[in-house]
Amino acid sequence: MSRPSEREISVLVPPHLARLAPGDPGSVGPYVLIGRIGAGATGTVFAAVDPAEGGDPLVAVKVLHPWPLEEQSTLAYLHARLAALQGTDGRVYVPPITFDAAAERPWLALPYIPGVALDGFVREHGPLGRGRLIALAAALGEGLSALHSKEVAHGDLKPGDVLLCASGPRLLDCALPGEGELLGRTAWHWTAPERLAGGEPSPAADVFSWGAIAVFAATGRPPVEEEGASAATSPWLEGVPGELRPIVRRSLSEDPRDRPTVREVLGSTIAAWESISGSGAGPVQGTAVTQVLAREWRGISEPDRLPRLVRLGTDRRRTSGRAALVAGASVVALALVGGGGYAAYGALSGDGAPQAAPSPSPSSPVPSADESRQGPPVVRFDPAEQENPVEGPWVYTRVERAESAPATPAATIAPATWSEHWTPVDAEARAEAVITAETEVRCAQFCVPGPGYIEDGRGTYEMAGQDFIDYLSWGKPVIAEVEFADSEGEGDGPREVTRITELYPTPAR
Ligand SMILES: Nc1ncnc2c1ncn2[C@@H]1O[C@H](COP(=O)(O)OP(=O)(O)OP(=O)(O)O)[C@@H](O)[C@H]1O
Repeated sequence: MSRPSEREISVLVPPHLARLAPGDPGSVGPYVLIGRIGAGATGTVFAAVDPAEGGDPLVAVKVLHPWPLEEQSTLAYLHARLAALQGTDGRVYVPPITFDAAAERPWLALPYIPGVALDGFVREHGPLGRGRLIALAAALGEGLSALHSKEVAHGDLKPGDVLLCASGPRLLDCALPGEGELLGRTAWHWTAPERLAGGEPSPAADVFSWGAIAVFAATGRPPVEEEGASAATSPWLEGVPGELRPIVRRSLSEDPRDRPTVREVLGSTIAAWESISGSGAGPVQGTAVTQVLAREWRGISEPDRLPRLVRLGTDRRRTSGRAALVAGASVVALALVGGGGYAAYGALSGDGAPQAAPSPSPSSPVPSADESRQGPPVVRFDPAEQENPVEGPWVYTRVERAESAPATPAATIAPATWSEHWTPVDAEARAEAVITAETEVRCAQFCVPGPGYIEDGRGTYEMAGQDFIDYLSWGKPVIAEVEFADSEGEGDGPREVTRITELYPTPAR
Protein backbone atom coordinates (compact mmCIF):
# COMPACT_ATOMS: atom_id res chain seq x y z
CA MET A 1 0.00 0.00 0.00
CA SER A 2 1.59 3.30 -1.01
CA ARG A 3 0.92 6.59 0.75
CA PRO A 4 1.25 9.38 -1.86
CA SER A 5 0.65 12.06 0.73
CA GLU A 6 -0.48 12.38 4.28
CA ARG A 7 -4.04 12.94 3.13
CA GLU A 8 -4.34 10.20 0.50
CA ILE A 9 -3.97 6.47 0.64
CA SER A 10 -4.24 3.83 -2.00
CA VAL A 11 -6.77 1.16 -1.06
CA LEU A 12 -7.78 -2.05 -2.79
CA VAL A 13 -11.56 -1.86 -2.68
CA PRO A 14 -14.13 -4.61 -3.35
CA PRO A 15 -15.44 -4.84 -6.93
CA HIS A 16 -18.90 -3.32 -7.51
CA LEU A 17 -18.60 -1.24 -4.36
CA ALA A 18 -21.71 0.97 -4.35
CA ARG A 19 -21.38 4.66 -3.66
CA LEU A 20 -22.43 6.09 -0.35
CA ALA A 21 -26.09 7.07 -0.39
CA PRO A 22 -27.61 10.39 0.62
CA GLY A 23 -27.68 10.44 4.39
CA ASP A 24 -24.89 7.93 4.88
CA PRO A 25 -22.30 9.08 7.39
CA GLY A 26 -18.89 10.08 6.03
CA SER A 27 -17.11 8.50 8.94
CA VAL A 28 -17.87 6.27 11.88
CA GLY A 29 -15.58 6.18 14.89
CA PRO A 30 -12.04 6.30 13.49
CA TYR A 31 -13.10 4.96 10.09
CA VAL A 32 -13.66 6.92 6.87
CA LEU A 33 -16.47 5.29 4.89
CA ILE A 34 -15.85 4.83 1.18
CA GLY A 35 -18.84 2.87 -0.13
CA ARG A 36 -21.63 0.44 0.64
CA ILE A 37 -21.01 -3.31 0.64
CA GLY A 38 -24.56 -4.29 1.45
CA ALA A 39 -27.34 -4.18 3.97
CA GLY A 40 -29.34 -6.66 5.97
CA ALA A 41 -32.15 -6.78 8.47
CA THR A 42 -30.08 -5.28 11.27
CA GLY A 43 -27.79 -2.79 9.59
CA THR A 44 -25.86 -1.45 6.63
CA VAL A 45 -22.34 -2.68 5.94
CA PHE A 46 -19.86 -0.12 4.58
CA ALA A 47 -16.37 -0.47 3.20
CA ALA A 48 -14.18 1.84 5.24
CA VAL A 49 -10.57 2.66 5.88
CA ASP A 50 -8.74 3.28 9.09
CA PRO A 51 -6.43 6.25 8.42
CA ALA A 52 -4.14 5.11 11.22
CA GLU A 53 -3.69 1.59 9.83
CA GLY A 54 -0.33 1.04 8.18
CA GLY A 55 -1.03 -2.21 6.30
CA ASP A 56 -4.22 -3.00 4.41
CA PRO A 57 -6.55 -0.37 5.82
CA LEU A 58 -9.80 -1.78 4.42
CA VAL A 59 -12.41 -2.81 6.98
CA ALA A 60 -16.14 -3.50 6.93
CA VAL A 61 -18.18 -1.27 9.24
CA LYS A 62 -21.72 -2.32 10.10
CA VAL A 63 -23.93 0.55 11.24
CA LEU A 64 -27.02 -0.81 12.96
CA HIS A 65 -30.56 0.24 12.15
CA PRO A 66 -31.95 2.31 15.00
CA TRP A 67 -35.39 0.84 15.57
CA PRO A 68 -34.67 -2.16 17.80
CA LEU A 69 -32.19 -0.18 19.89
CA GLU A 70 -34.39 2.27 21.71
CA GLU A 71 -34.27 0.64 25.16
CA GLN A 72 -31.23 0.97 27.42
CA SER A 73 -31.53 -2.73 28.29
CA THR A 74 -31.26 -3.63 24.60
CA LEU A 75 -28.16 -1.50 24.25
CA ALA A 76 -26.64 -3.18 27.30
CA TYR A 77 -27.40 -6.58 25.74
CA LEU A 78 -25.82 -5.43 22.46
CA HIS A 79 -22.71 -4.23 24.28
CA ALA A 80 -22.35 -7.50 26.19
CA ARG A 81 -22.80 -9.57 23.03
CA LEU A 82 -20.27 -7.61 20.98
CA ALA A 83 -17.77 -7.60 23.85
CA ALA A 84 -18.05 -11.40 24.12
CA LEU A 85 -17.54 -11.78 20.36
CA GLN A 86 -14.41 -9.63 20.38
CA GLY A 87 -12.27 -12.24 22.06
CA THR A 88 -13.35 -15.12 19.83
CA ASP A 89 -10.83 -17.23 17.92
CA GLY A 90 -10.82 -15.66 14.45
CA ARG A 91 -9.66 -18.59 12.31
CA VAL A 92 -13.16 -19.19 10.95
CA TYR A 93 -15.46 -16.82 12.80
CA VAL A 94 -14.88 -13.13 12.04
CA PRO A 95 -14.99 -11.24 15.36
CA PRO A 96 -15.34 -7.44 15.53
CA ILE A 97 -12.12 -5.43 15.68
CA THR A 98 -13.89 -2.79 17.68
CA PHE A 99 -17.41 -1.49 18.24
CA ASP A 100 -19.40 1.29 19.86
CA ALA A 101 -22.76 0.22 21.24
CA ALA A 102 -23.22 3.64 22.87
CA ALA A 103 -22.94 5.64 19.63
CA GLU A 104 -26.00 7.41 18.33
CA ARG A 105 -26.07 4.72 15.64
CA PRO A 106 -24.26 1.76 17.22
CA TRP A 107 -21.65 0.19 14.94
CA LEU A 108 -19.04 -2.52 14.77
CA ALA A 109 -15.93 -2.79 12.60
CA LEU A 110 -14.84 -6.13 11.16
CA PRO A 111 -11.89 -7.22 9.07
CA TYR A 112 -12.91 -7.01 5.42
CA ILE A 113 -13.32 -10.59 4.13
CA PRO A 114 -12.80 -10.95 0.38
CA GLY A 115 -15.06 -13.95 -0.15
CA VAL A 116 -18.11 -15.10 -2.05
CA ALA A 117 -21.26 -15.77 -0.02
CA LEU A 118 -22.29 -19.43 0.04
CA ASP A 119 -25.81 -18.74 -1.23
CA GLY A 120 -24.53 -16.83 -4.29
CA PHE A 121 -21.82 -19.41 -4.94
CA VAL A 122 -24.27 -22.33 -4.93
CA ARG A 123 -26.71 -20.39 -7.07
CA GLU A 124 -23.98 -19.77 -9.64
CA HIS A 125 -21.98 -22.99 -9.51
CA GLY A 126 -24.42 -25.54 -8.09
CA PRO A 127 -23.98 -27.71 -4.98
CA LEU A 128 -20.51 -28.32 -3.53
CA GLY A 129 -18.72 -31.55 -4.31
CA ARG A 130 -18.23 -34.07 -1.50
CA GLY A 131 -14.70 -33.08 -0.43
CA ARG A 132 -15.41 -29.36 -0.44
CA LEU A 133 -18.72 -29.93 1.33
CA ILE A 134 -17.04 -31.84 4.14
CA ALA A 135 -14.40 -29.11 4.41
CA LEU A 136 -17.15 -26.50 4.66
CA ALA A 137 -19.03 -28.54 7.27
CA ALA A 138 -15.85 -29.01 9.33
CA ALA A 139 -14.86 -25.35 9.16
CA LEU A 140 -18.34 -24.17 10.18
CA GLY A 141 -18.23 -26.64 13.07
CA GLU A 142 -14.93 -25.10 14.13
CA GLY A 143 -16.29 -21.56 13.85
CA LEU A 144 -19.31 -22.45 15.97
CA SER A 145 -17.12 -24.26 18.46
CA ALA A 146 -15.01 -21.08 18.87
CA LEU A 147 -18.16 -19.07 19.55
CA HIS A 148 -19.64 -21.59 21.96
CA SER A 149 -16.40 -21.80 23.92
CA LYS A 150 -16.93 -18.08 24.65
CA GLU A 151 -20.48 -18.91 25.71
CA VAL A 152 -21.93 -17.05 22.74
CA ALA A 153 -24.36 -18.67 20.33
CA HIS A 154 -24.62 -17.33 16.79
CA GLY A 155 -28.42 -17.39 16.68
CA ASP A 156 -28.87 -16.37 13.04
CA LEU A 157 -26.74 -18.67 10.93
CA LYS A 158 -27.71 -18.71 7.25
CA PRO A 159 -25.88 -19.27 3.94
CA GLY A 160 -25.39 -15.51 3.45
CA ASP A 161 -23.26 -15.44 6.61
CA VAL A 162 -20.77 -17.91 5.18
CA LEU A 163 -18.12 -16.36 2.94
CA LEU A 164 -16.07 -18.73 0.81
CA CYS A 165 -12.47 -17.51 0.58
CA ALA A 166 -9.38 -19.00 -1.02
CA SER A 167 -8.09 -20.00 2.42
CA GLY A 168 -11.36 -21.58 3.59
CA PRO A 169 -14.84 -20.60 4.72
CA ARG A 170 -15.37 -17.69 7.10
CA LEU A 171 -18.36 -17.24 9.33
CA LEU A 172 -19.87 -13.77 9.82
CA ASP A 173 -22.36 -12.11 12.05
CA CYS A 174 -24.52 -13.20 14.96
CA ALA A 175 -28.07 -12.43 16.02
CA LEU A 176 -28.37 -8.81 17.10
CA PRO A 177 -31.23 -7.06 18.89
CA GLY A 178 -34.39 -7.00 16.82
CA GLU A 179 -33.43 -10.01 14.75
CA GLY A 180 -35.30 -12.63 16.80
CA GLU A 181 -38.71 -11.40 15.75
CA LEU A 182 -37.67 -11.31 12.09
CA LEU A 183 -36.27 -14.83 11.94
CA GLY A 184 -39.58 -16.51 11.20
CA ARG A 185 -39.82 -14.44 8.08
CA THR A 186 -36.21 -13.98 7.06
CA ALA A 187 -34.53 -17.24 7.89
CA TRP A 188 -37.04 -19.96 8.74
CA HIS A 189 -35.34 -22.35 6.32
CA TRP A 190 -32.24 -22.28 8.50
CA THR A 191 -33.62 -21.68 11.97
CA ALA A 192 -34.40 -24.21 14.70
CA PRO A 193 -38.08 -24.57 15.64
CA GLU A 194 -37.56 -23.49 19.25
CA ARG A 195 -35.86 -20.31 18.08
CA LEU A 196 -38.68 -19.60 15.64
CA ALA A 197 -41.00 -19.98 18.63
CA GLY A 198 -39.17 -17.13 20.35
CA GLY A 199 -36.30 -18.96 22.07
CA GLU A 200 -32.95 -17.33 22.69
CA PRO A 201 -29.85 -18.17 20.62
CA SER A 202 -28.38 -21.47 21.82
CA PRO A 203 -25.65 -23.91 20.77
CA ALA A 204 -28.33 -26.50 19.93
CA ALA A 205 -30.11 -24.02 17.63
CA ASP A 206 -26.77 -23.29 15.94
CA VAL A 207 -26.30 -27.01 15.33
CA PHE A 208 -29.70 -27.11 13.62
CA SER A 209 -28.62 -24.23 11.34
CA TRP A 210 -25.33 -26.02 10.66
CA GLY A 211 -27.35 -29.03 9.44
CA ALA A 212 -29.62 -26.87 7.29
CA ILE A 213 -26.64 -25.17 5.67
CA ALA A 214 -24.95 -28.51 5.04
CA VAL A 215 -28.10 -29.69 3.22
CA PHE A 216 -28.18 -26.49 1.18
CA ALA A 217 -24.50 -26.74 0.26
CA ALA A 218 -24.92 -30.41 -0.71
CA THR A 219 -28.15 -30.10 -2.70
CA GLY A 220 -28.70 -26.43 -3.57
CA ARG A 221 -31.97 -26.51 -1.61
CA PRO A 222 -32.88 -25.81 2.00
CA PRO A 223 -33.89 -28.90 4.00
CA VAL A 224 -37.51 -27.76 4.16
CA GLU A 225 -39.38 -25.84 1.54
CA GLU A 226 -42.64 -25.51 3.41
CA GLU A 227 -42.84 -23.72 6.69
CA GLY A 228 -43.78 -26.11 9.48
CA ALA A 229 -42.52 -29.21 7.65
CA SER A 230 -40.07 -31.37 9.55
CA ALA A 231 -36.50 -30.89 8.41
CA ALA A 232 -35.47 -34.27 9.84
CA THR A 233 -37.74 -36.21 7.48
CA SER A 234 -37.31 -33.96 4.47
CA PRO A 235 -36.68 -35.80 1.22
CA TRP A 236 -33.96 -33.30 0.41
CA LEU A 237 -31.61 -35.12 2.76
CA GLU A 238 -31.31 -37.63 -0.08
CA GLY A 239 -28.82 -35.38 -1.84
CA VAL A 240 -26.50 -35.29 1.18
CA PRO A 241 -23.50 -37.67 0.88
CA GLY A 242 -24.02 -40.84 2.89
CA GLU A 243 -21.01 -40.19 5.17
CA LEU A 244 -22.55 -36.95 6.43
CA ARG A 245 -26.24 -37.86 6.36
CA PRO A 246 -26.56 -39.36 9.88
CA ILE A 247 -25.01 -36.35 11.65
CA VAL A 248 -26.95 -33.91 9.45
CA ARG A 249 -30.21 -35.76 10.18
CA ARG A 250 -29.59 -35.63 13.94
CA SER A 251 -28.68 -31.96 13.73
CA LEU A 252 -32.07 -31.24 12.22
CA SER A 253 -34.00 -32.95 15.05
CA GLU A 254 -37.09 -31.08 16.21
CA ASP A 255 -36.16 -31.55 19.83
CA PRO A 256 -32.91 -29.74 20.69
CA ARG A 257 -32.06 -32.50 23.19
CA ASP A 258 -31.84 -34.97 20.29
CA ARG A 259 -29.26 -32.90 18.43
CA PRO A 260 -25.53 -33.57 18.63
CA THR A 261 -23.18 -31.09 20.28
CA VAL A 262 -20.83 -29.08 18.08
CA ARG A 263 -18.02 -31.29 19.34
CA GLU A 264 -19.89 -34.35 18.00
CA VAL A 265 -20.55 -32.53 14.74
CA LEU A 266 -16.84 -31.86 14.35
CA GLY A 267 -15.90 -35.43 15.27
CA SER A 268 -18.38 -36.94 12.80
CA THR A 269 -17.34 -34.56 10.05
CA ILE A 270 -13.66 -35.40 10.45
CA ALA A 271 -14.56 -39.11 10.54
CA ALA A 272 -16.55 -38.65 7.32
CA TRP A 273 -13.51 -37.06 5.74
CA GLU A 274 -11.21 -39.83 6.90
CA SER A 275 -13.60 -42.39 5.45
CA ILE A 276 -13.46 -40.79 2.00
CA SER A 277 -9.78 -39.86 2.01
CA GLY A 278 -8.69 -43.17 3.46
CA SER A 279 -6.17 -41.60 5.84
CA GLY A 280 -5.97 -39.78 9.10
CA ALA A 281 -3.37 -37.13 9.84
CA GLY A 282 -1.14 -36.55 6.83
CA PRO A 283 1.88 -34.36 6.24
CA VAL A 284 -0.11 -31.19 6.86
CA GLN A 285 0.48 -29.74 10.32
CA GLY A 286 -2.31 -28.30 12.39
CA THR A 287 -5.73 -29.29 13.59
CA ALA A 288 -7.87 -31.89 11.86
CA VAL A 289 -9.89 -29.07 10.31
CA THR A 290 -6.72 -27.43 8.95
CA GLN A 291 -5.82 -30.74 7.37
CA VAL A 292 -9.26 -31.17 5.80
CA LEU A 293 -9.11 -27.66 4.39
CA ALA A 294 -5.58 -28.10 3.06
CA ARG A 295 -6.62 -31.23 1.18
CA GLU A 296 -10.15 -30.37 0.08
CA TRP A 297 -10.40 -26.60 -0.25
CA ARG A 298 -9.19 -25.78 -3.71
CA GLY A 299 -10.29 -23.64 -6.57
CA ILE A 300 -12.30 -20.96 -4.78
CA SER A 301 -11.25 -17.68 -6.34
CA GLU A 302 -11.92 -14.47 -4.51
CA PRO A 303 -13.23 -11.44 -6.41
CA ASP A 304 -10.35 -9.14 -7.44
CA ARG A 305 -10.14 -5.92 -5.50
CA LEU A 306 -9.56 -2.69 -7.41
CA PRO A 307 -7.09 0.06 -6.51
CA ARG A 308 -8.61 3.36 -5.47
CA LEU A 309 -7.07 6.52 -4.12
CA VAL A 310 -8.94 7.61 -1.01
CA ARG A 311 -8.60 11.15 0.23
CA LEU A 312 -8.81 11.30 3.98
CA GLY A 313 -9.01 15.05 4.51
CA THR A 314 -7.52 16.99 7.34
CA ASP A 315 -9.51 15.88 10.33
CA ARG A 316 -7.76 12.69 11.35
CA ARG A 317 -8.57 12.85 15.02
CA ARG A 318 -10.02 9.66 16.38
CA THR A 319 -13.63 10.27 17.27
CA SER A 320 -15.93 8.07 19.21
CA GLY A 321 -19.39 7.77 20.58
CA ARG A 322 -22.18 10.12 19.75
CA ALA A 323 -20.06 12.72 17.95
CA ALA A 324 -18.69 10.27 15.39
CA LEU A 325 -21.23 10.26 12.64
CA VAL A 326 -20.53 13.52 10.83
CA ALA A 327 -16.80 13.75 11.36
CA GLY A 328 -14.32 13.30 8.51
CA ALA A 329 -13.51 15.42 5.51
CA SER A 330 -15.04 13.07 2.97
CA VAL A 331 -18.38 14.49 4.00
CA VAL A 332 -18.91 17.59 1.89
CA ALA A 333 -22.17 18.46 3.56
CA LEU A 334 -24.71 16.63 5.63
CA ALA A 335 -27.82 18.70 5.75
CA LEU A 336 -31.32 17.57 6.30
CA VAL A 337 -33.66 19.00 3.76
CA GLY A 338 -37.14 19.68 5.07
CA GLY A 339 -40.01 17.41 4.12
CA GLY A 340 -38.24 14.88 1.96
CA GLY A 341 -35.55 14.33 4.55
CA TYR A 342 -32.81 13.99 1.94
CA ALA A 343 -29.25 14.84 2.85
CA ALA A 344 -26.69 16.40 0.55
CA TYR A 345 -23.62 14.22 0.60
CA GLY A 346 -20.16 13.69 -0.76
CA ALA A 347 -18.96 10.22 -1.58
CA LEU A 348 -15.48 9.48 -2.81
CA SER A 349 -15.32 8.71 -6.49
CA GLY A 350 -12.93 6.33 -8.12
CA ASP A 351 -10.23 8.98 -8.37
CA GLY A 352 -10.66 9.98 -4.80
CA ALA A 353 -12.20 13.35 -5.52
CA PRO A 354 -15.30 14.26 -3.61
CA GLN A 355 -18.32 14.14 -5.88
CA ALA A 356 -20.89 16.84 -6.10
CA ALA A 357 -23.87 16.16 -3.95
CA PRO A 358 -26.98 15.20 -5.90
CA SER A 359 -29.66 17.85 -5.86
CA PRO A 360 -31.99 17.42 -2.97
CA SER A 361 -35.33 16.12 -4.06
CA PRO A 362 -37.80 18.95 -4.32
CA SER A 363 -40.55 16.72 -3.05
CA SER A 364 -40.93 13.95 -0.55
CA PRO A 365 -39.83 10.51 -1.75
CA VAL A 366 -42.98 9.26 -0.10
CA PRO A 367 -45.94 9.75 -2.38
CA SER A 368 -49.02 11.35 -0.95
CA ALA A 369 -52.31 9.46 -0.95
CA ASP A 370 -53.27 11.19 -4.20
CA GLU A 371 -49.96 10.52 -5.88
CA SER A 372 -50.18 6.85 -4.98
CA ARG A 373 -53.40 6.54 -6.97
CA GLN A 374 -51.76 7.90 -10.13
CA GLY A 375 -49.18 6.21 -12.31
CA PRO A 376 -48.14 2.61 -11.78
CA PRO A 377 -50.03 0.66 -9.13
CA VAL A 378 -48.53 0.46 -5.66
CA VAL A 379 -48.49 -3.02 -4.20
CA ARG A 380 -47.34 -4.82 -1.08
CA PHE A 381 -45.20 -7.97 -1.33
CA ASP A 382 -45.47 -9.64 2.06
CA PRO A 383 -42.92 -12.44 2.55
CA ALA A 384 -45.33 -14.09 5.01
CA GLU A 385 -47.82 -14.62 2.16
CA GLN A 386 -45.41 -16.26 -0.26
CA GLU A 387 -45.97 -19.95 -0.87
CA ASN A 388 -42.68 -20.38 -2.67
CA PRO A 389 -40.43 -17.45 -1.80
CA VAL A 390 -37.58 -18.94 -3.84
CA GLU A 391 -39.25 -19.72 -7.15
CA GLY A 392 -42.47 -17.73 -7.01
CA PRO A 393 -44.90 -16.71 -8.37
CA TRP A 394 -44.98 -13.91 -5.80
CA VAL A 395 -48.25 -12.91 -4.21
CA TYR A 396 -48.99 -9.19 -4.00
CA THR A 397 -51.81 -6.95 -2.82
CA ARG A 398 -52.72 -3.55 -4.29
CA VAL A 399 -52.39 -0.91 -1.57
CA GLU A 400 -52.86 2.80 -1.08
CA ARG A 401 -51.33 5.15 1.41
CA ALA A 402 -53.35 5.28 4.62
CA GLU A 403 -54.78 8.59 5.81
CA SER A 404 -53.23 7.83 9.22
CA ALA A 405 -49.69 7.87 7.84
CA PRO A 406 -47.42 10.50 9.40
CA ALA A 407 -47.23 13.66 7.33
CA THR A 408 -43.45 13.74 7.33
CA PRO A 409 -41.34 10.72 6.48
CA ALA A 410 -38.44 12.00 8.55
CA ALA A 411 -39.96 10.39 11.64
CA THR A 412 -38.54 7.06 12.73
CA ILE A 413 -40.32 4.51 10.61
CA ALA A 414 -39.16 0.94 10.96
CA PRO A 415 -39.73 -1.29 7.92
CA ALA A 416 -42.53 -3.22 9.60
CA THR A 417 -44.26 -0.02 10.70
CA TRP A 418 -43.78 1.57 7.31
CA SER A 419 -45.78 -1.07 5.50
CA GLU A 420 -48.61 -0.60 8.00
CA HIS A 421 -49.10 2.89 6.58
CA TRP A 422 -50.43 1.29 3.41
CA THR A 423 -53.86 -0.29 3.33
CA PRO A 424 -55.19 -2.78 0.79
CA VAL A 425 -57.37 -1.30 -1.92
CA ASP A 426 -59.41 -4.52 -1.70
CA ALA A 427 -58.53 -6.71 1.29
CA GLU A 428 -59.62 -9.88 -0.52
CA ALA A 429 -57.85 -9.24 -3.80
CA ARG A 430 -54.48 -10.92 -3.96
CA ALA A 431 -52.74 -11.52 -7.26
CA GLU A 432 -49.57 -13.24 -8.40
CA ALA A 433 -46.56 -11.78 -10.17
CA VAL A 434 -43.64 -13.30 -12.02
CA ILE A 435 -40.26 -11.71 -11.33
CA THR A 436 -37.49 -12.64 -13.75
CA ALA A 437 -33.84 -11.86 -14.31
CA GLU A 438 -35.01 -9.20 -16.79
CA THR A 439 -37.20 -7.41 -14.28
CA GLU A 440 -35.78 -3.93 -13.63
CA VAL A 441 -35.60 -3.30 -9.92
CA ARG A 442 -35.12 0.01 -8.20
CA CYS A 443 -34.62 -0.70 -4.59
CA ALA A 444 -34.71 2.02 -1.95
CA GLN A 445 -32.00 2.93 0.47
CA PHE A 446 -32.73 0.21 3.00
CA CYS A 447 -31.85 -2.62 0.64
CA VAL A 448 -28.56 -4.10 -0.51
CA PRO A 449 -27.40 -1.54 -3.05
CA GLY A 450 -26.74 -2.73 -6.54
CA PRO A 451 -24.13 -1.31 -8.86
CA GLY A 452 -25.76 2.03 -9.37
CA TYR A 453 -27.41 4.76 -7.41
CA ILE A 454 -30.24 6.21 -9.52
CA GLU A 455 -30.89 9.91 -9.32
CA ASP A 456 -34.66 9.56 -9.46
CA GLY A 457 -35.42 11.64 -6.38
CA ARG A 458 -36.33 8.54 -4.38
CA GLY A 459 -32.93 7.33 -3.24
CA THR A 460 -33.11 4.10 -5.19
CA TYR A 461 -30.51 1.66 -6.46
CA GLU A 462 -30.51 -0.49 -9.55
CA MET A 463 -30.76 -4.19 -8.69
CA ALA A 464 -31.43 -7.44 -10.50
CA GLY A 465 -34.66 -9.42 -10.20
CA GLN A 466 -32.84 -12.14 -8.24
CA ASP A 467 -31.57 -9.56 -5.75
CA PHE A 468 -35.13 -8.46 -5.18
CA ILE A 469 -36.20 -12.04 -4.54
CA ASP A 470 -33.40 -12.38 -1.99
CA TYR A 471 -34.40 -9.07 -0.50
CA LEU A 472 -37.94 -10.37 0.02
CA SER A 473 -36.52 -13.33 1.88
CA TRP A 474 -35.38 -10.95 4.63
CA GLY A 475 -39.00 -11.02 5.65
CA LYS A 476 -39.80 -7.34 5.47
CA PRO A 477 -42.99 -6.46 3.58
CA VAL A 478 -42.03 -4.37 0.58
CA ILE A 479 -44.13 -1.50 -0.73
CA ALA A 480 -43.40 -0.86 -4.38
CA GLU A 481 -44.70 0.58 -7.59
CA VAL A 482 -44.92 -2.12 -10.22
CA GLU A 483 -45.15 -2.06 -13.97
CA PHE A 484 -46.39 -5.14 -15.81
CA ALA A 485 -45.65 -6.54 -19.25
CA ASP A 486 -49.41 -6.70 -19.90
CA SER A 487 -50.18 -3.09 -19.14
CA GLU A 488 -53.82 -3.52 -20.14
CA GLY A 489 -54.96 -5.28 -17.02
CA GLU A 490 -55.18 -8.31 -14.88
CA GLY A 491 -55.99 -11.46 -16.83
CA ASP A 492 -55.83 -14.97 -15.51
CA GLY A 493 -52.57 -16.24 -14.05
CA PRO A 494 -49.49 -14.49 -12.74
CA ARG A 495 -48.53 -11.23 -14.47
CA GLU A 496 -44.96 -10.63 -15.52
CA VAL A 497 -43.43 -7.63 -13.81
CA THR A 498 -41.15 -5.46 -15.94
CA ARG A 499 -40.21 -2.91 -13.31
CA ILE A 500 -40.38 -2.66 -9.52
CA THR A 501 -39.65 0.62 -7.73
CA GLU A 502 -39.54 0.31 -3.98
CA LEU A 503 -41.07 3.14 -2.00
CA TYR A 504 -39.37 3.78 1.29
CA PRO A 505 -39.00 6.83 3.48
CA THR A 506 -35.62 8.26 4.31
CA PRO A 507 -34.47 6.37 7.39
CA ALA A 508 -34.29 8.40 10.56
CA ARG A 509 -30.84 9.25 11.80
N1 LIG B 1 -16.59 -8.40 7.21
C1 LIG B 1 -17.15 -8.39 6.01
N2 LIG B 1 -16.38 -8.46 4.90
C2 LIG B 1 -16.95 -8.47 3.67
N3 LIG B 1 -18.27 -8.41 3.44
C3 LIG B 1 -19.08 -8.35 4.52
C4 LIG B 1 -18.57 -8.34 5.84
N4 LIG B 1 -19.62 -8.27 6.71
C5 LIG B 1 -20.73 -8.26 5.95
N5 LIG B 1 -20.42 -8.30 4.64
C6 LIG B 1 -21.35 -8.32 3.51
O1 LIG B 1 -22.26 -7.22 3.67
C7 LIG B 1 -23.56 -7.59 3.25
C8 LIG B 1 -24.56 -7.25 4.31
O2 LIG B 1 -24.22 -7.96 5.47
P1 LIG B 1 -25.23 -8.14 6.66
O3 LIG B 1 -24.56 -8.82 7.78
O4 LIG B 1 -25.88 -6.84 6.94
O5 LIG B 1 -26.31 -9.09 5.94
P2 LIG B 1 -27.33 -10.11 6.54
O6 LIG B 1 -26.61 -11.23 7.21
O7 LIG B 1 -28.25 -10.43 5.43
O8 LIG B 1 -28.12 -9.24 7.55
P3 LIG B 1 -28.38 -9.39 9.10
O9 LIG B 1 -27.12 -9.84 9.75
O10 LIG B 1 -28.74 -7.99 9.45
O11 LIG B 1 -29.48 -10.37 9.20
C9 LIG B 1 -23.50 -9.07 2.91
O12 LIG B 1 -23.39 -9.17 1.50
C10 LIG B 1 -22.23 -9.55 3.57
O13 LIG B 1 -21.62 -10.62 2.83
